[in-house]
Amino acid sequence: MRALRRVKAFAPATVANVSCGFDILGFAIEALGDQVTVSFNDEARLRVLRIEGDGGKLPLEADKNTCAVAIHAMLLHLGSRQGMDIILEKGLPLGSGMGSSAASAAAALVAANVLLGEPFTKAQLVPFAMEAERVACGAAHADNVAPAILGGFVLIRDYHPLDLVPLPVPEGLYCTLLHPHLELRTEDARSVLKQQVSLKDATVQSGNIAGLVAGLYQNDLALVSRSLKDVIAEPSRALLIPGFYALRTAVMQEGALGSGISGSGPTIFVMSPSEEQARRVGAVAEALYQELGLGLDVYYSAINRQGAHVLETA
Ligand SMILES: Nc1ncnc2c1ncn2[C@@H]1O[C@H](COP(=O)(O)OP(=O)(O)O)[C@@H](O)[C@H]1O
Ligand SMILES: N[C@@H](CCOP(=O)(O)O)C(=O)O
Repeated sequence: MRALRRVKAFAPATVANVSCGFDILGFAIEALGDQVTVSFNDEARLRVLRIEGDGGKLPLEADKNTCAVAIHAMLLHLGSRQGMDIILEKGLPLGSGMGSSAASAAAALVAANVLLGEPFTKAQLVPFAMEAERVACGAAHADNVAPAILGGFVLIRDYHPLDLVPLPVPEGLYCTLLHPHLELRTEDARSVLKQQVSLKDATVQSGNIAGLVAGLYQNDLALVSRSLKDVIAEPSRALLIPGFYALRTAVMQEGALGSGISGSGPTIFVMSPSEEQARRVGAVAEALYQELGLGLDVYYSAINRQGAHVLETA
């Protein structure tokens, strides 16, 4: 078989935390994502040749761009000095809370892995993508990169050693993503978090994460709905998102299952039992934001079950 010279891959946006699963739960969405093309070079180094769709904001330096940082971690593990060229087509808004840095790293890793003849399974790529998250936001959290690579819902049961648990996706579950027109850096949104949690809050949060996982397994959307609550990160972060609580009230009145901050925000995710319901929720949110005089982008999406995948090879 002829060796590959170039591989282009896609990785989806992700919703991390999913309310009660701070740093330990995330899911992938269908609506948008990043595309990365990787090819061999003879320079024995990684080069980010071009970035499209970022408005010139992202770094081309290989030690700063998450595509190159992730591939570097993978090559280091292999003990390889193979050079690669990278082209990033950014489909995700930056600092939105939809796993933008993770999507770049995930697509780059899947492309580079296929180019190298697939020395790694998809799950084995996750630690390399976590190194990219460390560079992007100062914390090697896996709740964006794991679902971006694997698709569906992924639980990070433990980080030491990394223990990933893919979870079932209930039928009909649909998501509305409400992206207010503002940029919130993950690093900043992490810095506002309290470093101590009370026993009472730890108990409430544990009940909800257990309930959410059980709800996914049992296809029980009422249980999913009761469990979409966050008493740890949301109270500090909600203050950074204009209209957060007003939006929650409005979408719950409209019949949503629940809502929360997507990752570190400012995007708000809303879960619904059908696409039709998700669209009604989006319309209500748009009207409310118009009343507040604020800009809002709305995305509708099923849960992405495939995760990062190859688009083209040459
Ligand atoms: N390919 C990339 N390389 C380097 N930084 C990136 C890349 N994509 C996004 N970023 C940046 O990483 C930082 C953290 O992003 P991220 O944690 O993904 O935030 P969010 O998910 O909220 O968009 C942001 O400042 C974003 O601009
Ligand atoms: N668990 C992280 C998730 C950050 O997600 P992002 O999409 O905002 O990068 C956190 O809550 O900080």
